[in-house]
Amino acid sequence: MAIVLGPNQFGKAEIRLVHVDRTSPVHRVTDLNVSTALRGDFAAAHLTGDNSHVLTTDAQKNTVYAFAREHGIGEIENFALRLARHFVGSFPWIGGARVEIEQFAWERITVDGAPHDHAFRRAGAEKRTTVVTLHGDSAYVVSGLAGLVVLKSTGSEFWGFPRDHYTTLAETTDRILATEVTARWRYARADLDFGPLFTGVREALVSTFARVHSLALQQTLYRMGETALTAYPEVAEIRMSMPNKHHFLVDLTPFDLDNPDVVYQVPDRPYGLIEATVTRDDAPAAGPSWTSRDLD
Ligand SMILES: O=c1[nH]c(=O)c2[nH]c(=O)[nH]c2[nH]1
Repeated sequence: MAIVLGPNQFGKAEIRLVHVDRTSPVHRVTDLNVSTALRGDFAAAHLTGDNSHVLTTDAQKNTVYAFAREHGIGEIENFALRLARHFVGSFPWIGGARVEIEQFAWERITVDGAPHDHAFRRAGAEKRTTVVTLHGDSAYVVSGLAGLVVLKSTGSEFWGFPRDHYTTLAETTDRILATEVTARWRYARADLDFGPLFTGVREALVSTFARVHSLALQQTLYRMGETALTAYPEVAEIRMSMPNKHHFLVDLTPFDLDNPDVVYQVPDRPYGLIEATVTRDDAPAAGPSWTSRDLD
């Protein structure tokens, strides 16, 4: 029996970075959370404490800030690709890098009907995300969004499910459908125009949620993914996680009031959790695209 070192990586997690573009009096704010991780030959550090291959997590953090100053940010996918390529090019024993970025949206405050030059408000809880994985010369880009909360006040049914001993749920032909979308989509290539693609995929997801008359959240999820893949051949695969944010009618009969689908209670837990991957059958191989921060 021997004990051996398994897959490993190390980096700086959650580097918070705000970049202000002051090249015009109309400032632009970019607000990021960046996590880096390096892969390669780091056995000695783990096995004997020999740090001669360790590009410190402190240096990785410094690189992120310095690159933001030297080259600006641009689209988060391109910023992540620049960083990953730098790390992999810096020492021969660094064979791969994973750079994950979350971007928080800020919108201009409107003053006297006009957008302000340098005053902003956070635009909700929604985040744009990317994970760039470099494996030698091969680059893999997975982009997405999280915290996109959507609701339909009608146009959703749920019936036709089997009834076992424990099934109590009533069938319904009209219910509220609400969810918080986490979507991550894998691009087929790394040399794309990522800004318009993000906007387009997001719009495909949101408009399909609105358009589809839902028979199940599962059906809505699939149709959202299918629409995005149909519209954007650059997207190879999309993975979605959508909690069913249940809305329950309140029983108002103790107060001699009816409740014709007007007043709901919204417990935040438990929630149904609907998750699926929608993919092309001819998608290029995913490689290490989905390897997480936890090395799964
Ligand atoms: O759209 C739904 N899918 C389910 O699988 C499910 N299960 C449940 O109790 N309600 C719902 N709604």
